[in-house]
Amino acid sequence: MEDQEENMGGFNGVMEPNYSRELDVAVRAVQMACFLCQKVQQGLISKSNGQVQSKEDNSPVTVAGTCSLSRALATSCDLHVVLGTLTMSFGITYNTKKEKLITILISLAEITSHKTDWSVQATVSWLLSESFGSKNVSIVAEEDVQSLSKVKAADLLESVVKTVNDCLAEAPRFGLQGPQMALGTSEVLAAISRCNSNGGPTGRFWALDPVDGTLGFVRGDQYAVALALIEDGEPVLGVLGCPNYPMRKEWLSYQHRYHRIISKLTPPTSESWDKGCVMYARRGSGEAWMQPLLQGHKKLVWPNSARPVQVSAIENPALATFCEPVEKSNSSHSFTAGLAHSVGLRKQPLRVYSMVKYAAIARGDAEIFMKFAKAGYKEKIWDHAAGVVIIQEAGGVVTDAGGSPLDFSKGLYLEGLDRGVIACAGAKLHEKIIGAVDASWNSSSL
Ligand SMILES: Nc1ncnc2c1ncn2[C@@H]1O[C@H](COP(=O)(O)OS(=O)(=O)O)[C@@H](OP(=O)(O)O)[C@H]1O
Ligand SMILES: [Mg+2]
Ligand SMILES: [Mg+2]
Ligand SMILES: [Mg+2]
Repeated sequence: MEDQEENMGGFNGVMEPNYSRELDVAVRAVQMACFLCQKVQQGLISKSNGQVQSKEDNSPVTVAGTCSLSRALATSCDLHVVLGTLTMSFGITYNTKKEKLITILISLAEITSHKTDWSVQATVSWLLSESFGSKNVSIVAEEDVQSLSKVKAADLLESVVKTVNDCLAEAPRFGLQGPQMALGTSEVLAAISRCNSNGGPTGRFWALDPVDGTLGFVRGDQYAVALALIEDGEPVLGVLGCPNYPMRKEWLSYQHRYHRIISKLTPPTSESWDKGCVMYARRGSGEAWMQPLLQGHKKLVWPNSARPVQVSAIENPALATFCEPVEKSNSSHSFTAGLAHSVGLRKQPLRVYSMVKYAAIARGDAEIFMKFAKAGYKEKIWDHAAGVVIIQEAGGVVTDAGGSPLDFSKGLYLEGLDRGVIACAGAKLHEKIIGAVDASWNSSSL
């Protein structure tokens, strides 16, 4: 962040007074959420094998086991390495059926990501309620509280309460007030259950994706914390925390080999690897901003500095980079490959987990983002709201494949979305992609 301006980007009267307090609190809350996620993620990939975090009972799914497993997942796609880790950590033998191993893998990843999801939801919900009063805060968020409240989830709940309190204890470093006493289980559950709004066309609500890009998070790769304020069906504020966003854009494309490669390319200390940012924008301001992430290991300072971000000026498809989901089950890679060919895109697609794709467009690190989910899949508002505001204010265009704006007024889903989501740095590229979708849609299998 060498070229960073020493200003508050949108605060201190630079921006219209509208929503300035909401934006200020939202940015700090997302910074804290990123801090929380980083602590969990560091545990996942730490060399200490996370022994200190072991659960007290002897159930096979210990946090320590999850740590070593996730480390294996983060650093290797080789099934034998993952199997080896399972053997050591859980006493599972090589004879265990592949299907069973896969079930175990999925459930371990789910435990870790759910713990983080709930912890972030509780933390953000608590911070918003403290700042604006719980009666005034309505939140739509990805995770519900039911499964965490079950008797069987007592250990998980205990771990969530600890994670939330550890994070809230750091609130003063982010210029916010934490609780006077550590929150109890019921307060944490109450904070999570306040995230029970269903959205809709009128009034004000927040849309929160506590961890977007779940697989990226578990693998130590890209993920995002996304918070948007939606007023009368329109997103008015967008805040996107990207804890692993690399300052060298080439590193975005390394995907799950990320850690291995980063460790070869950079000096070994994490301080010297300048990564992570929080981007934010207010609708209609014509400005989008980026703050560096306040790293937990450094002496934190607030107010934090910010610099404006802008979309790329590239209009020539041959020079443009397009990004898309990593998982082909989330978006058709073959359809976008056809589109890329027909509009003359020459570079390899940049496959990145999570709303970091929106951040990459807003920062000018890529020019096009496309997502075409399978027929029948309904896109959720929290997967897009924050990113849309930020790209638009950074100078870009986001619509569905019919050229209409995404509609955030219909509840939890982007109802009526025409085929897919297309975000571009500029109108010319956008028109070309829309035209190419129309030309090839009928012959596609989507
Ligand atoms: N089947 C299917 N089709 C389309 N989209 C789906 C599907 N399943 C999930 N999701 C949603 O996609 C969110 C992650 O999207 P990404 O663009 O980051 O995809 S990827 O992880 O890079 O593959 C992901 O968000 P998180 O759950 O927050 O990770 C989901 O909301
Ligand atoms: Mg998501
Ligand atoms: Mg999520
Ligand atoms: Mg999810």
